Amino acid sequence: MLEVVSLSKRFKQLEAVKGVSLYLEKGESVGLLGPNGAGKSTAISMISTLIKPTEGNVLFLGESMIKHPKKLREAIGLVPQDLAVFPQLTAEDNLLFFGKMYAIPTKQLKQRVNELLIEVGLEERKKDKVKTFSGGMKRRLNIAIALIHRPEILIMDEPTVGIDPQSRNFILKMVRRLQKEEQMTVLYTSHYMEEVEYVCDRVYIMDRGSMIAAGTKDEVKGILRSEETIEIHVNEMSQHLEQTLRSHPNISSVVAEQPTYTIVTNQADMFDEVIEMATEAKVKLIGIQAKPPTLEDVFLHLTGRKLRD
Ligand SMILES: Nc1ncnc2c1ncn2[C@@H]1O[C@H](COP(=O)(O)OP(=O)(O)OP(=O)(O)O)[C@@H](O)[C@H]1O
Repeated sequence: MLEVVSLSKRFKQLEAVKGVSLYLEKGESVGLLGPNGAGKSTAISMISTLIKPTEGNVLFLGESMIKHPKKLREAIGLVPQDLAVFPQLTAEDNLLFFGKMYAIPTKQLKQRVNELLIEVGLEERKKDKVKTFSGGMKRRLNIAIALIHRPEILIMDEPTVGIDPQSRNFILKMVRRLQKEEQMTVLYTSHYMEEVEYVCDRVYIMDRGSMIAAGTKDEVKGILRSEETIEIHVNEMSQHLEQTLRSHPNISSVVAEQPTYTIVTNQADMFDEVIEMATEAKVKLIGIQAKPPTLEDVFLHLTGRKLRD
């Protein structure tokens, strides 16, 4: 349905996006993951036709969208990171305003607005001015606005950043429902691995402008098939222990975050050796546990850094 081919964007000296390719099939939910500054927003701004790529192309239903972006613009509902709502207007009037911009006939528009207010859980607050809303409510209204013209593709730029846990859960469930029950095609960007694990079937991982992994969740986690992540909880962090862990030939990465060291190893039965290393470094172990790989671990493995560093 949508194919992104080698998109690049340069801002003066900075190459924010470097030859990124991805595709979306109709009705699938795809995650675009990466830490702050990875280039996710820049990539989706190009895909949404808001900014022009320095190089590359976006094909929608096989047609190039660089020169003729109108068709794609109409097919996309974008939920930007920064809220785009009028605080002085009510929730209902915001939706009516944006609906009129798409020239939706009045009767149809009123019906659509009511449907969407229910969908995003704001029906009871529809007559209230948006300036009285919480951050989560504003974000939900923003999602309703993105859906007003019945887009085929919903693109969401970190839609849960800075909102309350209830709104976050509400949004995650809503996105899943839209995709499962209404076959909405979703591109969901986030730096929260657990959100993408919940919402998406397939994932792309970006870092420093480049795509570093892609596939179904299981395929991406399969990068770590022969690896294991072990968490070592200690009563006090120790430079000595960290150095010993880092210099171990079978440990590929070490992240130290009070009070835990997270290591990735390809060696089975590492526990005994870790206990020895801790004893030698005079560190008291509080606990040690192996865990199945998460997308976060894949990122750690590929970059040597945690996603939220
Ligand atoms: N208009 C711009 N002019 C100059 N540099 C920019 C511009 N937009 C983005 N950048 C830079 O491009 C890089 C990628 O930014 P981008 O916002 O795409 O990352 P991101 O993965 O979406 O991160 P975040 O989660 O913080 O939004 C950053 O270094 C950013 O400072």
